[in-house]
Amino acid sequence: MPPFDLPESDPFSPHNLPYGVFSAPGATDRTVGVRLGDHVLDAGAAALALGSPYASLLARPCLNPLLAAGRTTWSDVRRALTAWVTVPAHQSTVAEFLHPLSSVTLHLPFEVADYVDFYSSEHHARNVGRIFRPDAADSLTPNWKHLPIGYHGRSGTVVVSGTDVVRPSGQRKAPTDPAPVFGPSVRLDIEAEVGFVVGTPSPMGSPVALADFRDHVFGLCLLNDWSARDIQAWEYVPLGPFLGKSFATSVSAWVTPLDALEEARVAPPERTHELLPYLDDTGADAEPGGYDLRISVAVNGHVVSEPPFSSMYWTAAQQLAHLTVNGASLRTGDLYGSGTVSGPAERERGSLLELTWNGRDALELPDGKRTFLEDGDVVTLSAWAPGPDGVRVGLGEVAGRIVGQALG
Ligand SMILES: O=C(O)/C=C/C(=O)CC(=O)CC(=O)O
Ligand SMILES: [Ca+2]
Ligand SMILES: [Mg+2]
Repeated sequence: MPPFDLPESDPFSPHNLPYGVFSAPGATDRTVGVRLGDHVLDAGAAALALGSPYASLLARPCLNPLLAAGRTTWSDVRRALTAWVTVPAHQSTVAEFLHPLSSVTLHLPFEVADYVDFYSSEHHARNVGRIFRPDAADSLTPNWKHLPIGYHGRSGTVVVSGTDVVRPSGQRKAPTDPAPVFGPSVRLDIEAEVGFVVGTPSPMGSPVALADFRDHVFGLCLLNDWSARDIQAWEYVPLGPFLGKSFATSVSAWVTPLDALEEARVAPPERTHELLPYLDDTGADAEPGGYDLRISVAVNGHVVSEPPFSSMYWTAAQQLAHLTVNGASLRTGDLYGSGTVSGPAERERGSLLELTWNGRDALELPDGKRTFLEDGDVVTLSAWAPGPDGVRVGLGEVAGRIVGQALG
């Protein structure tokens, strides 16, 4: 039965309608899908059957044409989709284009252009500072409250949820080791993050103002920035993360449009430092730049942490303004990570580095103790946001299994 009579409480009700890319059972071609309950609507086929002008954006093998179409079209398409799945006259037409989620193959939903990762949780930054730089006077670097720190990542290794992650090899050297050694990482970790997906490009030389964030960013996904802490700790000085984070970054198969997250908008934490004008979001007419997203981190099915995204110090709008303030252009498909989401409480930390304090305090899981990840471990991030009238907007999940390196 097509899922048109979903209970209001379903996290994938018509209030949500996230976008992905899938192949139907037995097919190899890819096309845009929209999630409804535990079904996927072949949005392109539905558009064609209904004679919709949006077929040219939806009967496509990736989301990029829709992303490039701009904010007015994003809203128009969403309104059309809402009608297709809620108005009985349309429901009867689109019913045949619904597939059970369990029967389809989900793909990377968009072609990733550039990938940037930020560092915008004060709790995370302070924890990592204490662990990596215990002798520093302050756990935050002097710039931290003045700009959203970030680094450029590797877009070619962004993979969709469900893709296995091969344990990386590299150099490591503990402070007490006489010389570096090479081998598989022994401190393989996760970072629970939210990824923001750029739709509308911007030309070189034109910074994107805080107020224009929603004209450029289409939506968000869940993101796991896999991190080899031993490789990272040895290589990062003075230029920042490199091979310790570039081997794989996993994203959820569903991109939730910002339009589905209106009720989740919240004010960010109070600003403790005066901000330069291009980052200043404290004005009386400033829109709330935070999002109330409740993330859950599970290792082999056991929840180890529940990081609250509302605690992030820098907002996605500030990150975009900073990313472009030097005149750098945006391309459709650019992806930027929020940075690891860690809240103030111990069980709100978004990395094993913090949860185990660099391996000192093992987590007790039903299947044994865990400091860093072992081969075979499956890490799943999931999340939801408050929607209208108390309903939940599901953000899906991003999962990945660690596999050892093939011998020989
Ligand atoms: O403080 C450091 O040297 C390193 C920090 C990180 O590993 C965090 C990072 O990748 C950015 C983030 O996810 O917050
Ligand atoms: Ca990260
Ligand atoms: Mg990465």
